[in-house]
Amino acid sequence: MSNINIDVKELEGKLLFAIPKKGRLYQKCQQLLEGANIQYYRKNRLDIALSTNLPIALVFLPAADIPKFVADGKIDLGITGQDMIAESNVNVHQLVELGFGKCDLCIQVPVASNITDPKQLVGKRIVTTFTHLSKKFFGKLDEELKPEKPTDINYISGSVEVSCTMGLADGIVDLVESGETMRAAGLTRIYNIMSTQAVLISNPHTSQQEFIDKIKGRIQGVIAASKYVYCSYNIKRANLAKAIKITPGRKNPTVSPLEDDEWASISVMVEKKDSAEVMDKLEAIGATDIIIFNIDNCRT
Ligand SMILES: Nc1ncnc2c1ncn2[C@@H]1O[C@H](COP(=O)(O)OP(=O)(O)OP(=O)(O)O)[C@@H](O)[C@H]1O
Ligand SMILES: O=P(O)(O)OC[C@H]1O[C@H](OP(=O)(O)OP(=O)(O)O)[C@H](O)[C@@H]1O
Ligand SMILES: [Mg+2]
Repeated sequence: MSNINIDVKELEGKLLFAIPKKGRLYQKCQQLLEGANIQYYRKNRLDIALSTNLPIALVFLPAADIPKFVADGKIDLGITGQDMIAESNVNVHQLVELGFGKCDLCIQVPVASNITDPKQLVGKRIVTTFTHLSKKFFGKLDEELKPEKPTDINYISGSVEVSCTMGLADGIVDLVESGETMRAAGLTRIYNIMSTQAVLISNPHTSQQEFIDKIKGRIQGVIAASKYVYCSYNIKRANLAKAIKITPGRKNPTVSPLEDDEWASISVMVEKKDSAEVMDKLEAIGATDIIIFNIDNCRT
């Protein structure tokens, strides 16, 4: 039988990097690793994979467990949600906001309940996966309002939205993105405890800081490349100030001379979401040869 385990010796000196093993962060993380050229081979069912081109071992873990592993120093670097970090109540460095896994941790109640304020839930039953954050939130309200018995916070690991219909809860604390799950369960949100997105995190006392900075730089490059496009156009020097106002760039635009002294060529990064509007505005001030390029990768 072939040995599918990775020997602990193979991990010595390697940067241990935790990635969510499933769920909605998983696929985005795969794209990020690919963009950062962190190649690896993962054996079927094995939750540790050695990188084939860098001294990195990827460890596939539930997103909820990643903050603790990173804070303990068992793992140097990780990707998880800010909600998971807050819920774990541990000390990690948040290095880069990754722009995906965006949602809100909300208090939700049945639409038919007529509850509109979290204070109306004090002393009642809450079901959630986020027991630490819920206890923190309702603990403060309990202190203020001193109910007969404290607000009852109960844990379930998923499908939290069914709890009210099942008669297990008067309200829930769970994530809302589109609101589809919430509405389907006949719930409405009455309070946003926190907004969250996926982040790159590291152990504050890691011995691999230099290598972490390198990976951080690569990941920032991938994110910037997905957020920005490269714009190039020609403009009369008389309109240069107006043009720079429209396309100030991340730092400064590059202005190059053209054969015709009256004209200049500008190259600049523009946010992808603004690119059509920017092109309209440039055209309106007489810019010509406006070209937008996608960026494969970049460092700024
Ligand atoms: N609907 C959502 N939209 C955006 N981000 C989300 C959503 N649900 C969860 N997340 C983010 O992803 C993180 C992991 O949640 P996810 O549901 O993907 O994992 P999981 O609960 O472990 O997996 P699964 O739900 O498949 O069992 C959350 O902590 C949160 O930061
Ligand atoms: O507002 P929406 O776009 O509907 O997304 C919110 C839902 O997404 C997550 O559930 P997930 O699909 O991860 O299932 P789970 O509850 O079993 O974790 C979260 O727990 C909410 O239920
Ligand atoms: Mg989930």
